[in-house]
Amino acid sequence: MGVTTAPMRFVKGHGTQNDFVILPDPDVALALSDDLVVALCDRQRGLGADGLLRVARAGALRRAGVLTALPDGVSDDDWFMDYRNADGSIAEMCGNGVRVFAHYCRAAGLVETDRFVVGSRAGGRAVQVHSWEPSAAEVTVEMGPARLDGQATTLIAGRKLTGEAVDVGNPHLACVVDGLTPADLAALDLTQAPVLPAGQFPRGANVELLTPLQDADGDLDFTAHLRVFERGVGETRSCGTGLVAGAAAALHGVGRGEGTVGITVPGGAVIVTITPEQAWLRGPSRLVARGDLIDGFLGG
Ligand SMILES: N[C@@H](CCC[C@H](N)C(=O)O)C(=O)O
Repeated sequence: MGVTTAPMRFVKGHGTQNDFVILPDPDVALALSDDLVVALCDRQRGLGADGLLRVARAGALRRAGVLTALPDGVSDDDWFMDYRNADGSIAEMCGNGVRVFAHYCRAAGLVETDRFVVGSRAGGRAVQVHSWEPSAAEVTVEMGPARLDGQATTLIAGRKLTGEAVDVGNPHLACVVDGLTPADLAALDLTQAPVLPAGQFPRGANVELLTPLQDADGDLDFTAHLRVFERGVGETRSCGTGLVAGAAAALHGVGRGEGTVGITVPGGAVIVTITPEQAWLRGPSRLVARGDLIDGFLGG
């Protein structure tokens, strides 16, 4: 008699069109190889996504050796976002991913409160689920501090640009381009990977391009438009950590260490609040489908 295995369940979701395959694997039963991640994220031969979020207990990941130690602010019982880029590489943090992960935890009944901690390799991230239903949620993530690490230059979209290196748990180079209009930004060709200065980004970096800040009314201090080329993926329609890095760099550029910025990306809009100690990312999450992988998916 053949051995039967449980089907591999998945959910598909996105945060401002930065899309993810969500794999519920609470006890870490799954061997999550690079090949499996790449195949699942492939838009022709798989489900298609910018990244993959394994949903597992932090303690189970530690016992399985996926984590060598629990990151700061993470406990064994916390739900942990084991994040992979579409090329299979591991990233420390994913801001849109945390919003979608929190929405999934709430909608799947894994947590029963609207405020809880999501584990990430960059540390525990407190989330506030403002509203949710099975397909849609609004979530704020405490992203930790956005640390400015000095200036660097890149070659991107045929231009040599200088920006701020920003650490949001993962590395970024955020470039505010003088005089750039939203229409100019939309017209840039971001198909080629940016060239980064040798030695300054040993782990690589995500690169953001932004329009200069515009004054805003109401709850916002400023608005801006942003596009991003993500490490391990390519251009995506949004990047939560990149939005925080972009806001921090743009505020720094106008001599401010704090402020609230509404940022539009190709996939939607979010609100970023920066203080010297903490950054917050508020935006939507959508869960769009669930299903089972067909046995032998990888073998084909
Ligand atoms: N899309 C994410 C960032 C994902 C990780 C990034 N590509 C990296 O390698 O650092 C976000 O929403 O923050």
